[in-house]
Amino acid sequence: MTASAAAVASVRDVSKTFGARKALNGVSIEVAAGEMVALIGPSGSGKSTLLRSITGLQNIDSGAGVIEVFGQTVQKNGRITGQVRAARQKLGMIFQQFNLVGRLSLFSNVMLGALGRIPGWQGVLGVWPSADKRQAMEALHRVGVSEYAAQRANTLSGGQQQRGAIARALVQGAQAILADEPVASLDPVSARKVMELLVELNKRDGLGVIVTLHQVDYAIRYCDRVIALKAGQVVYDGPSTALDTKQLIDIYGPEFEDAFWETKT
Ligand SMILES: Nc1ncnc2c1ncn2[C@@H]1O[C@H](COP(=O)(O)OP(=O)(O)OP(=O)(O)O)[C@@H](O)[C@H]1O
Repeated sequence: MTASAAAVASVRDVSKTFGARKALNGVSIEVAAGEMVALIGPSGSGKSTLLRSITGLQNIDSGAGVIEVFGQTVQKNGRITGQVRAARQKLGMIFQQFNLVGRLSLFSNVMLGALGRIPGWQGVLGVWPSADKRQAMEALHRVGVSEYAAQRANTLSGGQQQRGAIARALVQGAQAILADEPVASLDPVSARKVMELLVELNKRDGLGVIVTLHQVDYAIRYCDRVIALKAGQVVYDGPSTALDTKQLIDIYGPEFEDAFWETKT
């Protein structure tokens, strides 16, 4: 599977205001197909708001701001467009809390990724085409949790659930993964496995990845490019290798310095 050549996301001059607070303030970023980008920044800096705006889950302020996903305009002048559905189909969303249906098996959860392309009644009745079932098992195998296919999602570990969520994105046919703090609820070993899986999907399958992370060392270790937000503005956009202590202090403030470098290997 090779992702399309159009940019995963093109965000131009985007602002988002909640009451008196500007969560995003004139943000412009472009993420090319096949890139793996970490989105970092202090709590409340606008990372989730930016991801939610890209997926059209939330409208941006009216004005000049435009968001395109794989060449389709998702938002313009504060309005979510009719192209959002098609654009969203190409994006696999991964969340901190996994977002699986707890009472359904892992397999059924992964099959939900196919819902967008099969007739509604088949999905409702759980009558899945055999090609989709095969694809779901392949995806579960690919992310390393096929042996848990029949198990209820809410009985699985966080790491297993998160890998299941990634398998669901693969079945959906996503060309890029937008992951909002995907490892924040995981132990370090599971977190590393999920990050390594995202890297593998990026490098081997050419999937674009935009991932918000609290751990700067993960951003540096796993992502080639880092975009940092602070108070709704882009304050760094460049190679992760060029991020130095001074820039991290600029982004997070001096009190964070030790914690961020403590775990770096
Ligand atoms: N629905 C909302 N209503 C009001 N304010 C909001 C809403 N969503 C976000 N905000 C505010 O916008 C700002 C940016 O929030 P956002 O969740 O995007 O930050 P973040 O960088 O993802 O933070 P964290 O790392 O803590 O998840 C914050 O000040 C937040 O309180």
